[in-house]
Amino acid sequence: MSEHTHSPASGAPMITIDEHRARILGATQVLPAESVALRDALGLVLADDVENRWPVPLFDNSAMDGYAAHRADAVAGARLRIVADVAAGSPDDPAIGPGEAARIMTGAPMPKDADAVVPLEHTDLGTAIDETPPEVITVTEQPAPSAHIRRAGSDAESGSIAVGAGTELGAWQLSAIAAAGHASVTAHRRPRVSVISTGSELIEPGATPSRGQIPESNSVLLRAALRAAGVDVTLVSTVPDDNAALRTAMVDARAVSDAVVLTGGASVGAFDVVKSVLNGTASIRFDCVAMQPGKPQGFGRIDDTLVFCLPGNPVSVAVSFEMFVRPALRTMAGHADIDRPRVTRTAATGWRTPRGRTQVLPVIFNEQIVQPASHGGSGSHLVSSLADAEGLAIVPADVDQVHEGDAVTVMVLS
Ligand SMILES: Nc1nc2c(c(=O)[nH]1)N[C@H]1C(S)=C(S)[C@@H](COP(=O)(O)OP(=O)(O)OC[C@H]3O[C@@H](n4cnc5c(N)ncnc54)[C@H](O)[C@@H]3O)O[C@H]1N2
Ligand code: MOO
Repeated sequence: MSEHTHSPASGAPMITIDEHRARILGATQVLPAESVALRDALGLVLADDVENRWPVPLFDNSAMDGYAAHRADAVAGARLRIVADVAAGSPDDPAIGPGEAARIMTGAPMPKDADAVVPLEHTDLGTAIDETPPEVITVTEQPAPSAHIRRAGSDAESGSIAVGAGTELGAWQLSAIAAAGHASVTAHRRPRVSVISTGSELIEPGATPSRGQIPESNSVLLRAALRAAGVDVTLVSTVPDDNAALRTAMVDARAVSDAVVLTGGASVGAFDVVKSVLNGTASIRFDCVAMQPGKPQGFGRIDDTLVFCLPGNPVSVAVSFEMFVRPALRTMAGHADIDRPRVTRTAATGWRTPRGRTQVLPVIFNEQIVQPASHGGSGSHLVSSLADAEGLAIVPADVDQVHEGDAVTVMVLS
């Protein structure tokens, strides 16, 4: 941990990003596990191992449409009498004598008497196929031993782990679990999160602003970022700078949330309602974090609900979400890996950064180079620069100038 510095504006002591993050993660608990149907489980984290209830594949079956035969009989030029027709899903196990074969479809159970499959293509009739099987076929190419048989258990043994605890469930994992014989999983509950934007200047996006008014964009950003993080967004509201309105919004939000994310009113302004209403409530405390943007931060817990009070500036919200909110929500959801990947790139241009605060700057980058997403510097109001940003450059607090050619750490956002 670095030494504490002092906020130039307020003179209040500043805490580091790591200290604020440690305080948040220290108050964050993994949500309980529950049974969830596979169709609702995308993105959840498995709480228990899922076992294969049976071997996968379940039974020996054909990998090809063709004829199940005795390989020794099925030499090139041999004529085989077709004595049965086995479709996928058929329970039949027809007897197959010498010189005989059964027509068989892909996925159908292998008759016990047969030891190879002659694909349609390796017969005189080729792939021209009727509903009723032919009486006789002529083999044009002898199959290799056990050809085109998918053996029971060749993918996974009965009782083996299909998907392990701690795995995030994507489409591929869910399909493996279904094949393993399960309709549901035991997974950590999806966090439920509410958003409250504060500010008397805010109007609905799309409405025409009067003097002093601006479109409300923070809740738009947060709703989308929360959904992308796999959480349930339970309530989104915008309240004016009014203590009573904020108290009511908090009661409503807490009733349906594991976490509430507020924006605005976190600083030292005359109408900073979030700070004046929430500072000192339960464990909520406001700090100056040595980060630019995103200096004023409030955090605490009211009963079981985490409360994040982010500063109002739009870039501060975006950065604070990535640095503090998203890691906490991923912890709640049961992820072991809570952080975005980081890469190192070369600065294509120089830029200034505030000494004493870690700069977290929206950037564009490619395989080699990185540069600021905005031409206008690193101001926390530069909401338009977010549209181009692909990542966040993390520049240490003791640097006040990035020079062209410097190595820069980039948090990758996609
Ligand atoms: N005297 C001082 N003034 C300020 C300080 C300071 O230390 N001393 N810190 C500055 C910093 S840094 C930040 S960050 C801001 C944070 O202030 P608040 O959290 O109180 O945020 P607001 O004042 O409510 O809003 C800031 C800015 O963002 C716009 N905003 C707010 N909410 C939204 C929204 N939902 N959608 C779009 N834009 C929003 C708001 O209109 C303001 O322009 O304080 C500095 N001041
Ligand atoms: O800390 Mo504020 O978030 O720089 O603009």
